[in-house]
Amino acid sequence: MTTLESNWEKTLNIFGHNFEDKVIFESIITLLKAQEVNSHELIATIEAEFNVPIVSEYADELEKIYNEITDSHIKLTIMSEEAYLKQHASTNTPVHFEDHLRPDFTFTNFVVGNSNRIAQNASLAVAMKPGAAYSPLFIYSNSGLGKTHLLNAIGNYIKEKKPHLQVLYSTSEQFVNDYISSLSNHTINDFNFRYRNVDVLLIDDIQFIATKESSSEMFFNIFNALQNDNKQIVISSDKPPKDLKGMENRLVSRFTNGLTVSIDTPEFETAKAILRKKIEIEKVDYPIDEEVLDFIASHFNRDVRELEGSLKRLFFYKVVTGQEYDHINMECALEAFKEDYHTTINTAKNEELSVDKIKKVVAEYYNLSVQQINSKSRTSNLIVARHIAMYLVRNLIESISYIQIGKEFGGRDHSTVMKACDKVEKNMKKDPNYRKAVEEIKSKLV
Ligand SMILES: Nc1ncnc2c1ncn2[C@@H]1O[C@H](COP(=O)(O)OP(=O)(O)OP(=O)(O)O)[C@@H](O)[C@H]1O
Repeated sequence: MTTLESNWEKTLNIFGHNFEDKVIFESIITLLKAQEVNSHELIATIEAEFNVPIVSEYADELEKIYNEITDSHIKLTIMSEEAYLKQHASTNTPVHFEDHLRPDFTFTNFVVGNSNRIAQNASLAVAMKPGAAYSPLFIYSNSGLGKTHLLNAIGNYIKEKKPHLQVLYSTSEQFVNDYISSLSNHTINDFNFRYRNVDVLLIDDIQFIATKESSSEMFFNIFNALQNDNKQIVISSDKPPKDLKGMENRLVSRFTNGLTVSIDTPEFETAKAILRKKIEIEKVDYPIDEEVLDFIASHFNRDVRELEGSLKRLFFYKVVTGQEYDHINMECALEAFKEDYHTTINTAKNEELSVDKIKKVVAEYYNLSVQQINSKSRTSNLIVARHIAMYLVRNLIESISYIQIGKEFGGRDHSTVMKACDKVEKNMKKDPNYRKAVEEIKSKLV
């Protein structure tokens, strides 16, 4: 406890001892907090503006007690916390505190494709004109698809273009921890000051705060204060606002008031472009075959974190095998991913819905044999059936790769499988009879 806090506590104790109305004392006067003191003034604050006139009636008495304890001649000023924070903000600018941004998560390092274009465009719009039109910007997606990267990119961009603006990045978990420790350390005003005096607040993984009642109340107040001052808020989450279980309705409705965008799993071309970008960032100085990038982009594409992890694994494998490979080819990649690759093969075989079953059902539907589906024959009816079978395998068997499907269909190349799947999707869009046939076959399988 500081000297000011202890003198103030003594002041309140003495005052309370002589004060008859215990209700007023305990429910209002004890809420007064001494904020700061200098040679001529002591500032005490109380939470709500409407309490100020009530406690001000006792200001003279409190001032007298404080001066007696400290042997001083100081004037006591009472104001609301809100007014104090505002005054503090205007007399203490510029205030600089850690922004917690990751400098490597920039727009330049973020690869844009169909899966994330809208989220990237919205983020850039916010970064160019913070606080203007889209606050809050709410970005949601599954894990590892670039939310944290975009939040940081917004912050880094604003810091570069408008260095006078105060940016703060925080996970909601950090927010809750900061709040709890500010309560136990009696530094709630510092906490408030820090979060309420930013121009751009970037809150990652908001879902964590949903069930934390008092933190969520505090977040609500900060959110409102920033919105009222036209400050920019960007929030990320693993689900859209309406699906945030446990989150108060009033917060959900505020989240939906701004702009909500989502990020999807990267499609093949974006996944490959991300791999190229990561290779460029890592400054890899040996060639990597195109086929290898195709392999990773089609096999480890659940999210970008998985893509990155696979690439790291490949680099590591190249390092440990020393001179054995002067560049990374498919042979090297298959060795590096041997374990995952076999796991996928086994998973596919163990599934109740197996590749063989899909082939059999498709073959029966078209009155063909499984051997014909696997064969090299390019008769048009066989090609149609083969493509549909490949498409269904890819869509119905979780985590099977294009490479693996190619192997299962008579040792075909993964790019043939990709083209086949693409063709089926396009045909389904433009030909209702074709779509009906695919759906009928599918209904026999699931
Ligand atoms: N489009 C992209 N271009 C380049 N890198 C990307 C892209 N999307 C994601 N990444 C990278 O993938 C990794 C994971 O991304 P990030 O941490 O932003 O995901 P997230 O959606 O916030 O995940 P979580 O929900 O688990 O927090 C990071 O290293 C990030 O740089």
